[in-house]
Amino acid sequence: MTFQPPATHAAVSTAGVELHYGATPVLKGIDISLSKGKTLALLGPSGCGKTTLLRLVAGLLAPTKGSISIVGQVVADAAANTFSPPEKRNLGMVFQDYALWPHLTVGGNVSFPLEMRGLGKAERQSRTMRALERVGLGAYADRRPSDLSGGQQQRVAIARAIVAEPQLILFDEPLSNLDRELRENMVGELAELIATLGLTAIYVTHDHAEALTLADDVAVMRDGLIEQLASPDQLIEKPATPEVADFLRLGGIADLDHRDGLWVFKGSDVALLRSEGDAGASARVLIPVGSISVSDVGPGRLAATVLRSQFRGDGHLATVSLVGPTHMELQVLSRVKLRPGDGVGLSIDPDQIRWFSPRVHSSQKESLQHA
Ligand SMILES: Nc1ncnc2c1ncn2[C@@H]1O[C@H](COP(=O)(O)OP(=O)(O)OP(=O)(O)O)[C@@H](O)[C@H]1O
Repeated sequence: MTFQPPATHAAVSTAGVELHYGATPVLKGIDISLSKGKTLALLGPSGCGKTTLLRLVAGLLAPTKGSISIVGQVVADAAANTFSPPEKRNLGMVFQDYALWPHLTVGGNVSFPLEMRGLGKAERQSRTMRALERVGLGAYADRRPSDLSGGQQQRVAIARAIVAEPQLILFDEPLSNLDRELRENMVGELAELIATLGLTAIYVTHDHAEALTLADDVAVMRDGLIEQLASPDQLIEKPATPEVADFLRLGGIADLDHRDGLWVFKGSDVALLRSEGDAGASARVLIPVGSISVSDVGPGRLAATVLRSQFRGDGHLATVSLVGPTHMELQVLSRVKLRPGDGVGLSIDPDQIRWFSPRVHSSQKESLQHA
């Protein structure tokens, strides 16, 4: 007899989920599947529907269409009129504003979900201390939340979310109230905590760096739809659309026309590449930051003017405007400091340019510098 592995279920899945407010569709058909022990980030600009999707998974909203399952159990199905409330979904939640009760001690806040479940005092105390120790706050149980820093308060909120060992944790922009330095430290800390505790998590953010750091998979959302769902590496390597590339700030997006054996920036005579056989075509491309090298103005290089520049830790990240094409800005990394108004020459590696449409084989193209 051959061994049959037990059927495995996604930790969370949604099928054709739509949410309408009156006649206005906010989510327009969402399909996600998240495996146990993985973190999914919902990333996108304000108003794209990230929080709405999280609230649907939490059971704070019911879908207008479609269904949601958690560990194989259908928790909402619009067609079958099925709906489990949040307390039946075995979830932990961490919000932007921490949502700690000021009148309770840190320990009282963390043990609250256990009280709701009717656990005895001794069990509550030992679980609360274990959760606080896991987030590095074992010594703070008797303090008030107001005595703690923002980062510590957020760790209390995380301890409260994990204390009942839920099957899924939902994070809604948990770091956005912290100042930049603390946020950057907390991202790494949170990623480590999620990995060490083996949590399954959905993490809402509008910060691409946070999503790419924390998540195993990232759903880039736009206007109520998932534009691309992929691992951070895949997103960076192969953004599906110009909008995804732009949102992840992977480089400059350019519209090109093919004329006389050259790909030129639309509306200009400035050529990016030589390429035969695409007569009359037009294309939209991503010019990644890493594909551009900066030097002095010179033959075979694109002329550009520096608009602004900022030190980034490993060099100066400058925004430059190409001379010729209107409104074509690119970001470049320079070892030397560039000043606004400086003229620079850019060389672009043609093999690193990503073509959204039409797909042009890279061997057909040649950098002008080498022409
Ligand atoms: N109760 C409501 N009634 C009507 N429209 C709503 C309601 N709640 C949210 N919306 C609309 O739904 C859309 C998605 O909102 P949602 O909060 O999910 O976006 P988001 O991507 O999380 O944005 P943000 O990052 O700003 O929180 C927005 O256009 C919002 O105005």
